[in-house]
Amino acid sequence: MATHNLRVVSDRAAPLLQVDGVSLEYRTPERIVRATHRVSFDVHAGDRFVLLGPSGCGKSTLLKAVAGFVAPSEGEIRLEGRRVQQPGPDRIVVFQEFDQLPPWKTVLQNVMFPLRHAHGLSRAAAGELALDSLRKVGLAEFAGAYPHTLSGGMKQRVAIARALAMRPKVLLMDEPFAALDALTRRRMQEELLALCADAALTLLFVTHSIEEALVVGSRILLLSPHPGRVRAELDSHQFSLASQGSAEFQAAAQRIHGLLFDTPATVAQPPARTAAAR
Ligand SMILES: Nc1ncnc2c1ncn2[C@@H]1O[C@H](COP(=O)(O)OP(=O)(O)OP(=O)(O)O)[C@@H](O)[C@H]1O
Repeated sequence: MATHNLRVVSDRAAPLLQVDGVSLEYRTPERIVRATHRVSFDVHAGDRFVLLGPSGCGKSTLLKAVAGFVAPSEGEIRLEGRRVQQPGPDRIVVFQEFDQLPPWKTVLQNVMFPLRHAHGLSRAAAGELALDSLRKVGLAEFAGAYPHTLSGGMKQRVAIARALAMRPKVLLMDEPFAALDALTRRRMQEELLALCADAALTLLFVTHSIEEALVVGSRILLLSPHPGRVRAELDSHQFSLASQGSAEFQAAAQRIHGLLFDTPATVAQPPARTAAAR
């Protein structure tokens, strides 16, 4: 039979997103600030990939580079094998700030806007898609409201709905729940996980909270303090909101804390880039 000749060379699909030896720098009039140093990781379709590290280790800058707002000084970022060189509707960012929605547009108009302008949809088609997206985040009945009448959590839901409606290949989130109170944050994490499962989203999520990384992420990349280098990559798909507080969850959080802040001698080497732990 012909199948005898088939040889498996890889048991995994090609990565959706590849960050390959990426160094990122800011040039100020006085000096060059190196934000990350030769960072590499692969994100596969369906991953909830978390960038975790202390303040200033370059997480946000990495996200901006994937979004196409910052060009690497070294290395390359590829989406489906093609080099990322500019922003595009295939990579939408949700930020932490509550003021990311133009205040003069209603909730519906906010979600419709990029559909009309980046995807070129008709008013009717954009309206339908926007409403569908608002339904997914439980805000359809606020379609006619203006952002200033919404709570922080509701504004973040609108920002997520706007991103979802664009059907990005990777949804980029920069500490999206950091400015919310603890209860709302927990609910938003829960909703995000449900959306990921429902819409088969691929997520690149930045946080400096170890607990949030374990809850949200299926994989976690640990970055060293400034400039960010890869410390380790962990498989964390077994944890969820339900496991928070369990002995296993606490042990994982402790281990991550050790990997992030211990002296380099105790730091585990990052696994091979083939992500053998999956
Ligand atoms: N526009 C800028 N100009 C110069 N330096 C910058 C600029 N933005 C960030 N940096 C520097 O780059 C480094 C990485 O910053 P970045 O915001 O990416 O870190 P971060 O890990 O996201 O931090 P945080 O968790 O505090 O948001 C820091 O040293 C920061 O001071």
